[in-house]
Amino acid sequence: LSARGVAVHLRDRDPDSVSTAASRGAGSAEPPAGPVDLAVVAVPPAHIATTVAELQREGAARGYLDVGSVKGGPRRELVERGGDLSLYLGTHPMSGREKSGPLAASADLFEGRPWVLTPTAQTQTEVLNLALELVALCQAVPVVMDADAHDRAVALVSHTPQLLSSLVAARLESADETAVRLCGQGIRDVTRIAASDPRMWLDILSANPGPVADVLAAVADDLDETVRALRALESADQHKRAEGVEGIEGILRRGNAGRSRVPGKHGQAPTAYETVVVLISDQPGELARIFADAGRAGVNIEDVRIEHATGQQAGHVQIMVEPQAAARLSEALRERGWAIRQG
Ligand SMILES: NC(=O)c1ccc[n+]([C@@H]2O[C@H](COP(=O)([O-])OP(=O)(O)OC[C@H]3O[C@@H](n4cnc5c(N)ncnc54)[C@H](O)[C@@H]3O)[C@@H](O)[C@H]2O)c1
Ligand SMILES: O=C(O)C(=O)C[C@]1(C(=O)O)C=C[C@@H](O)C=C1
Repeated sequence: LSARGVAVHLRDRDPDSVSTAASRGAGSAEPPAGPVDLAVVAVPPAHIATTVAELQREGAARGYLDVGSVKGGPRRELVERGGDLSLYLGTHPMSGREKSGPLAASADLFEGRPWVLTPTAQTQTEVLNLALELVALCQAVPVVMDADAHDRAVALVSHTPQLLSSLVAARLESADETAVRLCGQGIRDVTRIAASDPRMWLDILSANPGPVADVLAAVADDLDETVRALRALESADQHKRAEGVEGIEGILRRGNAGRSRVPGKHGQAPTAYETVVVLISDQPGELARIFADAGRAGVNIEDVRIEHATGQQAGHVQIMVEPQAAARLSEALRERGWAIRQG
């Protein structure tokens, strides 16, 4: 917002967070001279209602919104606390990081991502319009939803995945080092969000326990079936083994079908990009050189991943591009001395 010319005033119960955010250019650590247009509340879900109610009592803004990961509970709590629902809008940007705090913040976090808005019949149009302006300034995509429907949806697409990532990572806690050192990209992909702050997630899950338990119970049924199918694969009985194959194949195919529904960049249907893999050494400026060389070849990079080789000062950069650009990119990079690996 600051980069787009909006006057932003920062406030937090932790003064260090305010000064760090201010020093990174997020806004001013000074309080505003009078009421602001919009108060954006970004505190843990358990503190949303009290914070909004307190700001409303101060008359701090013309409109109030929060960005919490759960929407139903905080709104009900705000009603209990006598908050003014006409000036409040519950929202949730569907983008985040596994790291918290101002040092982990990035200005382009919300670009192209869904940003849920949960207006009610009471919400003033002016407040909704202020929120839509905020979403547009962050280049996110507004999605209007009912608060409880939102909570059921995020139980499926965000909260249960967080728990499953933690559960997979938890198996490594006391695993033998000989196993852990074999970790490849698969487990890195599955466990990235297991590095999230447990306090924040405890707060989120405490505010949405029922819907998450419902999804997790369905996953537990699938897990039971998968274990049964794997045991059947161990059987000497041919008929049982065939049942096991069917069970495992079923779950893998259902996984393919589900994964194919995950929207791609900017919320479109997933695009099948082709991957060009380039070997890089762990030296400053290597990535910038690859990007510059791709730019010179007139190739638009759609997505990038870096796979670090365990224990080596090298890694593979996976550059995802439109299929028709892959051969051109490989050739151009090879000409400029890069080692291209099989994708
Ligand atoms: N991190 C994500 O991926 C993500 C994504 C979307 C939404 N959210 C939601 O955004 C909100 C903030 O999460 P975050 O990741 O920015 O966490 P964060 O820890 O980086 O920031 C939370 C801030 O709230 C402050 N705070 C806590 N209690 C307070 C209180 N009572 N009054 C004033 N300030 C208080 C803390 O000092 C901290 O600076 C949460 O509701 C979370 O559910 C997080
Ligand atoms: O990608 C991450 O690291 C996130 O934390 C993102 C994520 C998500 O599940 O997509 C997590 C919680 C937030 O409420 C919104 C976004």
